[in-house]
Amino acid sequence: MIGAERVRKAIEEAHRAGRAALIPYFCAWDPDLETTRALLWAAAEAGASVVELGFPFSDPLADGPIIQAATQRALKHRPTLEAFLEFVAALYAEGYPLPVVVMGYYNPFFRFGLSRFVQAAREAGLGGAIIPDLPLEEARPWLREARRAGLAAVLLAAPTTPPERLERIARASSGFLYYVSVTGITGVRERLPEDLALRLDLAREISPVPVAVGFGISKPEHVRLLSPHAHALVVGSALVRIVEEEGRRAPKRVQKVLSELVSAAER
Ligand SMILES: O=P(O)(O)OC[C@@H](O)[C@@H](O)c1c[nH]c2ccccc12
Repeated sequence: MIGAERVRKAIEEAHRAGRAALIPYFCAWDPDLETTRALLWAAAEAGASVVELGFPFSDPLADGPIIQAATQRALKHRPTLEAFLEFVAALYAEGYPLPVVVMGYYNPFFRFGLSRFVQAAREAGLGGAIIPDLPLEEARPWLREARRAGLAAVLLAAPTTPPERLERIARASSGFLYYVSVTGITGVRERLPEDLALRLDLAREISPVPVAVGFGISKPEHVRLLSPHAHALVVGSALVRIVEEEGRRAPKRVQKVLSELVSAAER
């Protein structure tokens, strides 16, 4: 099965099992690649559906303090896209069960070459990519290459996105649509916007692909609240904070916390 389809199917499978899919985010190389590998396996054990894996970039403009700090730890290893794809290929060679989607800013992909990237990504078994600094108007070349290679091209929409634009974004997305819960940056939040559930209901009505919601989701309570309104929930900073606190020992606690979030996603 090709990448975009694997991603979509993994989310639909959770739906059939009566829950929203959980999509944990980790930053590759934080604090090192061996720990990243253990975190990914912990996520699979915990019942996650898809993994979002960050490719560290020096200017992470959409990221809050927790993921910025993770990026700094990761950049010490001088990551390259080649090494990232080798890591993904090795993961699948050892039987990793979940689709992995890379989250990365555009510059490294652009420099690597889009068509070279999709080719290599496909060979490595990567599911797709989220490129947050590519708005729809600038995403055409990426969308074309992703479609050609069968990779998921996940686009983002926000509460400020008008419905007709949301529709265009959703139609151009593959794998899923990433609905950002708040305008702002990634990070743990105490409360989510009041009208988020309503907005998600509308987005799901409009979107031909599954709708994932992310930004600020950090507790079982948030997950319980949003699960009936989204196909998938992305959790980043709340998990990356554990990596910050526990370093190489993080996978065990990440697995426990994520298992609790998966249970909270039962509808
Ligand atoms: O950290 P949060 O608030 O839980 O949000 C998910 C987020 O971390 C992950 O999806 C992500 C990390 N960096 C990004 C940049 C843009 C969009 C999304 C992301």
